[in-house]
Amino acid sequence: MTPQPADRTAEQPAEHRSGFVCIVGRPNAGKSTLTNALVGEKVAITSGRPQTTRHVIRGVVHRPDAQLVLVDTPGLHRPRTLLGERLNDLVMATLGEVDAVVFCLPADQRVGPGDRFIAESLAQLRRGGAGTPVVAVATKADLVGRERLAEHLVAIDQLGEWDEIVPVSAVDGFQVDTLVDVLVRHVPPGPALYPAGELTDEPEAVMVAELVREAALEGVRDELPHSLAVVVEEIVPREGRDGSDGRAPLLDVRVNLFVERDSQKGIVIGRGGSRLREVGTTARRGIEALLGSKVNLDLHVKVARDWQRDPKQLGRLGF
Ligand SMILES: Nc1nc2c(ncn2[C@@H]2O[C@H](COP(=O)(O)OP(=O)(O)OP(=O)(O)O)[C@@H](O)[C@H]2O)c(=O)[nH]1
Repeated sequence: MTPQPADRTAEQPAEHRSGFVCIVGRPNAGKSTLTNALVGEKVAITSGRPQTTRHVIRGVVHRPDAQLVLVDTPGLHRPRTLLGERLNDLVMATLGEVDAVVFCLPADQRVGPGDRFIAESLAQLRRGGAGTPVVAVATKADLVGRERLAEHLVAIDQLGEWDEIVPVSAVDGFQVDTLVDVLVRHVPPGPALYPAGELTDEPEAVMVAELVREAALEGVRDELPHSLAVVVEEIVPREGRDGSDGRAPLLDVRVNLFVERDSQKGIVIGRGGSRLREVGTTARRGIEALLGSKVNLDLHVKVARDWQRDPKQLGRLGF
């Protein structure tokens, strides 16, 4: 008797789906934390303060039946400075290219002008005929009671046209899988876009810059609200220290920190350079872990006056 192939229809996933998903929301809405919860591993550097995620960061959700490539945007906010306008251009450009949008609205805060601004941008996108599905997510659901959550969901419903509304907590995992299911339904059929195991395609330099920025802002965020830009000049192997002689390989990492005023330069550097040394030590540990190599970290603090308002400076700083 010829052996029959096993009937595998029951375990065969339905049509494979894949797509890019952009996560938007006002500063502090929980976008990075949600990205991490969806991906299941830490990919973006979160922070308790608004406007720290300046770069588009991707994580990949792998499932047997689907793959979602997450794009974590800079905080979409009402333009106050030229930097704000640039960021919003970037966000709008990103929105036009993705298969689905997740709009985060934190449950512990009422719907406000910032949310309305984003809702209006999404409505514009819809009117522009992009037809991109938008899933509104009530984030931080663990922070509020049922009644407040219900009230929040009603407010979200009244804010615009959403394909679905899902309450989620990235901290205790509530409905994170449900959100993945919903998103998978909204991306088109298609093959996996990234090989499994690849969690982020974030260029190393951007991660290095974020580590330095985080360390440099530690404890002085109030004095340096949005006035610190970090640019990685180079990451190069030290000559003669490539590991071939048995000694640990060494990388020279040169980083510039730009502030707007001399007084801010003083804050970053500290008395006799003490603070900058601490920043260097903290950041170096993170960078060594990230790059898997010993690192010589060279930090330079420079003043770029009013860089947030100057297009040329912005260009130089990579925005
Ligand atoms: N309790 C609770 N806290 C959360 C949750 N998600 C995020 N947070 C907290 O909210 C703060 C902001 O979260 P982020 O993920 O950094 O927010 P973001 O939208 O990426 O912020 P920006 O980078 O400023 O745009 C952090 O202190 C998080 O720990 C959640 O589901 N529950």
